Amino acid sequence: MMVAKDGCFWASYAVCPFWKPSYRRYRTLCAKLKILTESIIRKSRDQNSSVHHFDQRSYQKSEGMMTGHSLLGAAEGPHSSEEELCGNTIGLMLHGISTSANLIGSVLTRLTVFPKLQDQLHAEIVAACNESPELEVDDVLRMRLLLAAVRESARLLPAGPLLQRCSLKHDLTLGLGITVPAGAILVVPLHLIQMDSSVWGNDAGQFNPHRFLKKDIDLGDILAAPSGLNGMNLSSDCAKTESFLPFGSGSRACVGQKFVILAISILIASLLRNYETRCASSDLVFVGFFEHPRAVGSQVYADVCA
Ligand code: HEM
Repeated sequence: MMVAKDGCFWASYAVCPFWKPSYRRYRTLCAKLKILTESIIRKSRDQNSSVHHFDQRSYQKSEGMMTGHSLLGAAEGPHSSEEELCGNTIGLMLHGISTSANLIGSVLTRLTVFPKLQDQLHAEIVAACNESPELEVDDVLRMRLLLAAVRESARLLPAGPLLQRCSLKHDLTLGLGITVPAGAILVVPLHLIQMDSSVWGNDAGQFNPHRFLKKDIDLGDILAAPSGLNGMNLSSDCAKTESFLPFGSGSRACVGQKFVILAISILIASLLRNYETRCASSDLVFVGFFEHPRAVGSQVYADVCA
């Protein structure tokens, strides 16, 4: 089973039509991004090959670089052409940025629409941080409601509407006896599955993070979930595990899922610690950050409208 080669929708929706002037700007930016990425890959390759041969110590120092360690492996692998590496690096960046931005926007919008939840989260964050100035990963893993709110946002508004699979060589026979011929692209409509009331209940369309707290879900397990699972320990409720797919499932599931849930939770916790989100206008168009009245007794509009 492989992901269909032509199944990459990630960037395609946002591209403006070729007859619009902005298309030319898009092409110029693509070319610049490609040149930049190629130069990062080249530098990383040069650095790694010299270090590989001469200086193991400085190689260890360079391990922290985003590209260094992983590119070294990739550059020696079967798909090591510069074009291949460049495409994968750009694809990863664009995918990671656009999906994360969507999820952050979705969480912030919901917090604005549900101020009571925002208050509960603020209380949870303050309690978990225990007056320490820095937010630690362990603190965030204790914030069960926050982690649940991030997941619930991902359930209601998955970053990609569809998952796709294609069995290239063999016909596939599904449980219901349906046969999918080899080469056919099987499309999984995420939004429908994640809003299925037969699984999620009559309030499937409502934002209710508490649904993730009802069962005995070990939210802390997100960092330790075995690969191939969707990162949730919903084993007590199999139907829900199979119907929660914002990061896909199986061997091609999103490799960034644990990182991104944690990173977004840390971001939201840091923001809510000092700010609250409110509508900057009555028509729900802008979400603004306001210095937290509970923390400082004043409301100063911070100029970061989304
Ligand atoms: C909220 C943010 C994100 C969402 C919702 C998301 C969602 C997804 C989904 C739905 C897939 C397809 C999974 C499948 O077909 O079963 C995927 C694949 C992938 N994601 Fe993400 N992703 C996010 C962030 C990231 C980040 C930050 C990274 C990198 C650091 C990343 C790296 C990848 C990679 C490499 C794949 C392809 C995996 C493969 O084909 O084996 N993602 N992601």
